Amino acid sequence: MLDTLGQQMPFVKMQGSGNDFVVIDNRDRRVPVEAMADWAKAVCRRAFGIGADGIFFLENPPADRPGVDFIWHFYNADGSRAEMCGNGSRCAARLAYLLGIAPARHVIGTDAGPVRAEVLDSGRVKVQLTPAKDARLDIALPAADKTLRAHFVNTGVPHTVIFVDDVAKVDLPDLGRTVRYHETFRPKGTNANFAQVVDKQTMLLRTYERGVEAETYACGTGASAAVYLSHKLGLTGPEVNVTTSGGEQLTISVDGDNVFLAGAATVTFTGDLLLESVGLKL
Ligand SMILES: N[C@@H](CCC[C@H](N)C(=O)O)C(=O)O
Repeated sequence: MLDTLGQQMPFVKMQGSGNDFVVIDNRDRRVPVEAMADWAKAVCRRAFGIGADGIFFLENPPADRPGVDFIWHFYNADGSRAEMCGNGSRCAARLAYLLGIAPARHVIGTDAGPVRAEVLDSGRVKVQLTPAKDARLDIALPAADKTLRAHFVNTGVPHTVIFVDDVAKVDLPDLGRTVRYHETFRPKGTNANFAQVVDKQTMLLRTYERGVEAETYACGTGASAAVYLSHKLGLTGPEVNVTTSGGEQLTISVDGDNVFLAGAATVTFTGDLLLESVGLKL
């Protein structure tokens, strides 16, 4: 019956700690790179498309990118391309393993650089992010009626972290947006993270994500940035369990500028996208 509904594209829906993604196996290059931003906007739009925080396309590595098992093209829900996504990379690793594209230990080619992944028996996936860079501590951020004490690091994508006494009390739509668009971080902008250190091994985190333009249930590179910076500030030890706003747990460990992120990566459903229904065609 659905054959009458025109062109279709198989997809996989996944989530890593509640950060949700549509995955397209694009090894046949059916979707050209130039069309991917439009695909992201149409497919990720909740209620009208499949709905997701982001979409990524898995492809075989080109000859000029040796040493990686596959590459991806990652896009946020608003159609912006992102250099990296921690939870997305864990989902990509799990799916690549399930599809036989890569062995349990492999390397993903991201725009930020190669990311090492290990798919664990439990269905959890551990990734080593690209080395933390551009760290800046104690940035004074003038906001409406106060000055925020912020810290910054790039863990594949840019992250600002503000430590607070109670994350539940943060007005994230307002404060997250203020930080995300603060002139200090122009032109690329930043993701905005609010972290509550519970003890040396435990943290609560909420993230306002660039490209989703809202709070997401989790952000892997954000959790990694928060732990990297809290460790640098002496607030936590080198390994921390981070509870994200969706209630899931990510485990982050830091060794110098090397940051490791581990957590569950789950296939939630598979399906066929009816391209015409979301305004797309091949
Ligand atoms: N949710 C991701 C980060 C995705 C990219 C980010 N929105 C950006 O554009 O910087 C993660 O888990 O790291």
